[in-house]
Amino acid sequence: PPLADANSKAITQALRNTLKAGAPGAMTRYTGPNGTQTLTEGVRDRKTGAPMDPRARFRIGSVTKTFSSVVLLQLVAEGKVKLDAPVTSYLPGVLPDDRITVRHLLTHRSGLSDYTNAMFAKTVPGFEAVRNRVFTNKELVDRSLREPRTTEPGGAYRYSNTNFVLVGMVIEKVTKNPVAKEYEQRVIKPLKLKDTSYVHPATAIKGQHVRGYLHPDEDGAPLVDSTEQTVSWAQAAGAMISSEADLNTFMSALLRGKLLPSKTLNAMLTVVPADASGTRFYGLGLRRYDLSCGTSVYGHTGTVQGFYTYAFTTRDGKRTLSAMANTSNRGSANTALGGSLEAAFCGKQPA
Ligand SMILES: C[C@@H](NC(=O)[C@@H](C)NC(=O)CCCC[C@H](NC(=O)C[NH3+])C(=O)[O-])C(=O)O
Repeated sequence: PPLADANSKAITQALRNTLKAGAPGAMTRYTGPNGTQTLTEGVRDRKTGAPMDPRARFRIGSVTKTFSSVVLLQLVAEGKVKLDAPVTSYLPGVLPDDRITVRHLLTHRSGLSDYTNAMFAKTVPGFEAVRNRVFTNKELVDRSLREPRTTEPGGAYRYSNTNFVLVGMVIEKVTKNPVAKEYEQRVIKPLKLKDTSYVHPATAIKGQHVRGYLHPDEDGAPLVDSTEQTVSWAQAAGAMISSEADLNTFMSALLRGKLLPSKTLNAMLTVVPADASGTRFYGLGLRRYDLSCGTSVYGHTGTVQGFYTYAFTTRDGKRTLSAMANTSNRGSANTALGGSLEAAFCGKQPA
């Protein structure tokens, strides 16, 4: 393939660091002015030894949140949802607090606790307990409501899957369609994302795909093949399946203004600090990372059992990178994979 203007040596180093940190495989797809470049390391299937394949599909975890945010923001642009209306005006009775608005959900400033912290306190037992379960959205929200709030509504950013479970509920209530249909009609079909689907609660990944391997909490314990699961514990917060090519198409189209009118896109890019680093921010269902070379990239990260994902693009949508590794519960591998952003967008060689 034509050499993109990415620094392939630096990206390869980031991928090798990811394998050293315990991922069976990892890969990137970079699209820039000089074309597209894919790089792979390791295997997509530990049993067969099949190599990591840039065309293979995988679970994208919270990158789903950006798809959900785009659908909801299209409804806002169509005048069907008001960002600053109380969530309870669309979902009466679901929350005991009328102060929580739709915007608070999209910016993780609702104060609603993240039920997954308790659900996955013990990584493998927690996963095994839910991998074949089907939850209603209400069951997930009620789990959160049994825990204390993390902040007043509109307070500081506090990441919580509960917020995007509620985003899915608002979408379904307002459109009277399942979220799968809204993703299909508003994003997947228009962008021809042939590898992207929302098949909850089916557990299989159709077509050629990467197998995911979950690290247990106990050091030295064997990896758990976590490929098949309903992801019903996440739904509009994390249950989507896609490919690196589709994620690049999606993030680039979003930032090029293909999915939202510019006023709504600008609202989506209005960020608050996501941590104390001064380089990581969160808008409406979208992260912004300010890289060391002065480039800001916009996108989302994803963590679902057995799969780490990064999908980011520049403000003009002209340089885009997807990176994934088929492991999780392994922070050092996630950090190493994240090094592919500095490598691709800044040409910075990871250590
Ligand atoms: C952080 C990430 N969020 C997501 O992608 C959402 C969908 N995933 C989670 O909240 C992690 C659930 C536990 C994963 C499990 N961890 C444990 O079980 C830890 N005890 C694992 O690592 O597979 C994001 O927004 O970037």
